[in-house]
Amino acid sequence: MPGKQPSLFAFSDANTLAPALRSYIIACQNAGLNRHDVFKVAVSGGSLPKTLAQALLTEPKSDEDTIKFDKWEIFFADERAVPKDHPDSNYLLVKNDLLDKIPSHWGLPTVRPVDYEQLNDTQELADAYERTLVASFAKGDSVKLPIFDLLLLGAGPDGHTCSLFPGHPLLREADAWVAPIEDSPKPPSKRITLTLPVVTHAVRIAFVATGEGKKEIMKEIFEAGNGLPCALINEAAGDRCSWFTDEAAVEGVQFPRRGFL
Ligand SMILES: O=C(O)[C@H](O)[C@@H](O)[C@H](O)[C@H](O)COP(=O)(O)O
Repeated sequence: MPGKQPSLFAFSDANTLAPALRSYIIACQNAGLNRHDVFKVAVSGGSLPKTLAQALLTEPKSDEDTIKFDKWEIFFADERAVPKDHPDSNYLLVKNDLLDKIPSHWGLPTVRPVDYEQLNDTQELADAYERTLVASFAKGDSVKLPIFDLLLLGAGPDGHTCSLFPGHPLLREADAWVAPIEDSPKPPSKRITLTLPVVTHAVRIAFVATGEGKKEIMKEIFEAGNGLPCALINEAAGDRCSWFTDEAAVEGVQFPRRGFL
């Protein structure tokens, strides 16, 4: 892998991973607040929202340990073309696992879901979400790509992330910020996703991948690459990319682990 390498952190279990992920997120939050007084973060679905809840919903131990949710602007790295109260909706997942559990006296985040009026046309659903990003990031002559302060992503057992799947033509999308996909190999088939250039342009990208089921694909991502979406992000983002894993997910993976400070 050329250039600076991603950081691969391996924890014994979720109970040690969660506090480390929390301090990483707080560092990204504080950097974002210093830059522009808001923390712009996008999250994906899968098992991630549960891990986030474990990391973020504990009482702060000090001022430095505080999550300033009222300064957070939360976007969706991908979403399925289903109503917001459908069990497949990433919004519903994040809402149930995390958003609804934030004590209101902590301050509440601004949440940017997709436009659920556009579910019949995935191109329009993607375009409408791109307009939501444009309104927040001010796309124009000087802003060619949005710069998220942090992307919090999962990694699928085939090496996909967001709704960017291995070998899919969508990986070559160069202009759109948000794109539709109608043939997702992981159901449901109709979705929208941030595009690869948007993902790799973020200030920081954190993957969370745990459990033995991820072992084979972690080997492939870190040892061979093979053009897998997760590997393409590692290659493009280098040391802006961090992986929060457990021992079970990286057993036998030939890649240097970093100690988490
Ligand atoms: O909408 C989706 O399907 C997710 O955003 C997807 O990209 C997910 O993050 C990965 O499939 C990992 O999922 P797990 O964490 O459940 O393995």
